[in-house]
Amino acid sequence: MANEIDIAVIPGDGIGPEVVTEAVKVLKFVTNGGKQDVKLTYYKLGAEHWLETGETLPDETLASIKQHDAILFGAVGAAPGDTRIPSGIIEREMLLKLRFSLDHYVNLRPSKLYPGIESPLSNPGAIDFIVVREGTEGPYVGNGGSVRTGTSHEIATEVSVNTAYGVERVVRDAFRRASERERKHVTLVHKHNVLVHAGHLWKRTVEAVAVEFPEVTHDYLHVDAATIFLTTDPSRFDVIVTDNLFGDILTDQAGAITGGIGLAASGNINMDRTYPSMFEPVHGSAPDIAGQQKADPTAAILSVALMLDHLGLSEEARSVEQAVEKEITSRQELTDNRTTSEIGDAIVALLA
Ligand SMILES: NC(=O)c1ccc[n+]([C@@H]2O[C@H](COP(=O)([O-])OP(=O)(O)OC[C@H]3O[C@@H](n4cnc5c(N)ncnc54)[C@H](O)[C@@H]3O)[C@@H](O)[C@H]2O)c1
Ligand SMILES: CC(C)[C@H](C(=O)O)[C@@H](O)C(=O)O
Ligand SMILES: [Mg+2]
Repeated sequence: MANEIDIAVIPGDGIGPEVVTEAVKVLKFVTNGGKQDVKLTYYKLGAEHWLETGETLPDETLASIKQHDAILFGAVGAAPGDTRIPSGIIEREMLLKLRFSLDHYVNLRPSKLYPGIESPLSNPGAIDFIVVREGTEGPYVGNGGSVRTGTSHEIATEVSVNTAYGVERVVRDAFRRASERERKHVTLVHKHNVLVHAGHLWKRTVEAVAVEFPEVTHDYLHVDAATIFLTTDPSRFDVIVTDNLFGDILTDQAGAITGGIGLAASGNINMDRTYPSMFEPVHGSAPDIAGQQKADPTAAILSVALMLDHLGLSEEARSVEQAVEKEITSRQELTDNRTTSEIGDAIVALLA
């Protein structure tokens, strides 16, 4: 690793810029005075940028983003009711274009209930699992359309694409991560009782890859039952591997049971390192609280820890995690009245 880390920063829309400001504060603090210098290059992208310029993600911008070591991303997207912006244009043509073009096939979403954080569950137990969500396939690929039959009935399709190559690489990643964890257990979540084609491919792949990891146990849950157990018995989970859409839904639920979406971090990871990986909170642009300094920046700050780990700066990553853990352990209640920047400052103070 060179002495300088070169980061592309995409703050985005709504609370994105607010939480990214705090994440950058932490990133600068934890690396400053240490071995690393940090170079930050900001890219203005997202719904507001589209309204100003009509641009989603031009190819030259994508080419430029590819040159960095990693990407720190806030959130993009408009309020669901905002009619000025066609629904999905920013999500598909900007965010998913980035994830797909940079081959972010491992969407890593850790979920942990920190001491002192109140879960909405009455008996949450010890929650500490990771979701390894497939990031480049499934119903997200845009394979679909809308046509009308001769009698004018509209037909809309959204085909889920699952390649043996794509499923195998993410399943192997989940097993490798499980083999490095204490409980060494993988749960495949799918719906193979109905989605028999994709579901059986996922199930067969898990059986095949499991042979390479005899120390890792595994089981299976249909996604509907998985939502039950995430509510009634979340401590049973260690590593969940699942497809792109199920992973999206389960990780918002995972955020909610561990104290709120404002704490949930993620990494869109290209494990082959052919392109930069991207680190972002699980949450969106939260138009309902944007511009009010009400957003919790913790998810963005924990995403910095995932980024530092990916860049080989594990000591710095642990420092950020420990500071966050200390800070959130001391919270009296999650909905405290501190501003976004006060929470960022409190975490920085614990790094000092
Ligand atoms: N990765 C991304 O950029 C991303 C992710 C999810 C949604 N989106 C987009 O964001 C927009 C809004 O989506 P949504 O409302 O469905 O989901 P959202 O995650 O933005 O908000 C859901 C709820 O969680 C709250 N919330 C989110 N982040 C928070 C934080 N850090 N602190 C405190 N509360 C927080 C919001 O106030 C809201 O009540 C949409 O345009 C959507 O497409 C983008
Ligand atoms: C905005 C959307 C494309 C995105 C997803 O579905 O992956 C978001 O919900 C997320 O969880 O990062
Ligand atoms: Mg989501």
